[in-house]
Amino acid sequence: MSESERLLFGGPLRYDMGWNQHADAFLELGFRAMLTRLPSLLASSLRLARQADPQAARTVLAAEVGRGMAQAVSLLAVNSVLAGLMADAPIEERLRGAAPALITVAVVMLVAALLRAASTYATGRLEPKVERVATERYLERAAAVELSAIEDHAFHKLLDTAQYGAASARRMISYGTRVVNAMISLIAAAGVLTVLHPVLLPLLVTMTLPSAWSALTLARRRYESFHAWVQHERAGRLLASLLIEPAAAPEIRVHGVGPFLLRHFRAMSETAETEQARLARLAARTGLIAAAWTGLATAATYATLGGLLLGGAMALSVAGTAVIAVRTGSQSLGTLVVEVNALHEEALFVGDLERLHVEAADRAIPVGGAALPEDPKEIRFEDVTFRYPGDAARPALDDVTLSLPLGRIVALVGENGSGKTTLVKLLAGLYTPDAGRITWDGVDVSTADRHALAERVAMVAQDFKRWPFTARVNVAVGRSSAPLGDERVAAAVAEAGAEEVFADLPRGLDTLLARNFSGGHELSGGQWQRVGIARAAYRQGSILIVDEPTAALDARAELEVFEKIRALAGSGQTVVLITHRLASVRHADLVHVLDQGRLVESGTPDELLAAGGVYAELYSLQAEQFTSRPVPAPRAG
Ligand SMILES: Nc1ncnc2c1ncn2[C@@H]1O[C@H](COP(=O)(O)OP(=O)(O)OP(=O)(O)O)[C@@H](O)[C@H]1O
Repeated sequence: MSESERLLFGGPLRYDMGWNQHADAFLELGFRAMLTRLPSLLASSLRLARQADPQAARTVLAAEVGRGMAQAVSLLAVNSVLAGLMADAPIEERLRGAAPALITVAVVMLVAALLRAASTYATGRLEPKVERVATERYLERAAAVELSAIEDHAFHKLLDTAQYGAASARRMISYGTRVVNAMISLIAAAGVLTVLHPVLLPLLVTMTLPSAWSALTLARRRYESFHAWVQHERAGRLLASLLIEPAAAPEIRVHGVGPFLLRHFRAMSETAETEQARLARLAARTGLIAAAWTGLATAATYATLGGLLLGGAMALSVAGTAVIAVRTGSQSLGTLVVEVNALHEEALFVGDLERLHVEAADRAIPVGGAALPEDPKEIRFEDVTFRYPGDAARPALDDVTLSLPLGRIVALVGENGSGKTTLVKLLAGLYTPDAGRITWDGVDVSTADRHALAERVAMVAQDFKRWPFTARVNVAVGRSSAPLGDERVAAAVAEAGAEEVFADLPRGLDTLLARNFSGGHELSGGQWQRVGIARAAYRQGSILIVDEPTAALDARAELEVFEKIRALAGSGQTVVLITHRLASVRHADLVHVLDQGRLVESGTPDELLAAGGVYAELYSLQAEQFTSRPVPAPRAG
């Protein structure tokens, strides 16, 4: 652990926030790598551009090639102008001789200006489209991966870094454009120089190499630093957002968490600043070395030209053109190096995005598969074991075999951490078993069409999403693929017994359920729970999974919700219910009791009470709370 990280994660601040540091394998970058990757970099810019807007891509390419060629023609025309002006003839004749070349220079400049305008317009059109296409692909892939990938910190880090790829893809377009332009004008200048005198070309290269080296070195350091610090950045952003998040606001104020978070935020920012300062120091040193090298090379170039002139090996007009060509050439080479390097740097980020695409494809929820039985009678867990990634001491589900008869109410009971939620997540297809299998009337779910499976399931998870949308959308999002139907919303609200919740809202179903937006409204925990149940009812899945549906409900509401749930089962829906309120389990057709990931009891509530096992023990513990003190009679009136 570095000094800065010790400071951050467990040093003088004394609190370990539990965010891991990580070491990344640095990419091997260098001149050679950059040059060999150039064609593929250009190809990938072109590919991105063509995907976004093929016509604009063609315009940019044609305009840039045209501009490069215009520079070559104008250089040759300048040479003719100089030769004409320095010819051994009367001045009028010399001017007349130079006139056609001068006109050529003017025409070429005009054409170049028009091409530049066309390229600027097309690039401007292209860039936002490229970013949008790349962002859409990123989001699409991210939304299609398995839940286990989203919960995997390594995949999450890739998601984090890859999000910069879309903006980089956008920037790659303009860098790519400038690279093409600089390459063509460099070829023109180099060609002219070689014709003038062979020694001029190596001198041109020597002059430009230092800036190439410096730009490349800086880019590599920036990229390496970014990768080493991305987790740190993320933690910093998280701290900043926690400080202003409404859900954290009460604790920040009552428990005084604000200064604590701020201290950590400051420590994080300071270590990030130290890194910035380190990069700046290195950049200054590299810049100085490069400038000294360039100065020496420039002096050598002009000394050589002077020597050639003095020795009579070169005419004055040729030397004049050579000076212009050397300047144009070194400018183009300088631009080329800087732009290739920038292109390369952006490509590394686009590379992260491409890595994400590959990884996301590997971890995507499979598409297609065997059909599930139309009207199954039973879902079975057979010797199912499931362990969350990490170093948990025991599996969350350990060799579980049980049956879920459909069209009934099945309750899952057990102490905290016994594996109930994990079991329903496997049932909903969110995870797949590490060992054993889950079958629907004998059809193994691992081979089944996962999309079709999800279509049948409606779920009210413990931490179901409180979408920052209107009340109506919060219900209808239960089946967002179907057109939003007001009647269906009303029916779902009635099924969940949530009419009062919605009637009390200032704008009814049109009320925005997000307090931190203007016109937004916040519901209480219990009211939200009704919304969650209405959402599941709206979904009309044949299997309804409810995980602690009444945890936030008052006694009257709880009774009502269980009534509604029973009614759903009465209409043929299967209800899988997780609850700690054992009185409510009395109406279940079947109860499975889990303990430390293992199935320990199964049966009807009466059978389990009679058996005197874990269920009976938990039941009597709860019952005792009500019977240990006599209940006072309600006051008359
Ligand atoms: N996403 C996760 N990643 C890693 N471990 C998890 C995850 N979710 C649950 N666990 C672990 O798996 C075990 C079973 O958890 P699960 O949520 O299934 O229990 P539960 O019976 O639903 O508990 P509760 O009654 O508290 O809701 C616990 O030890 C828990 O720490």
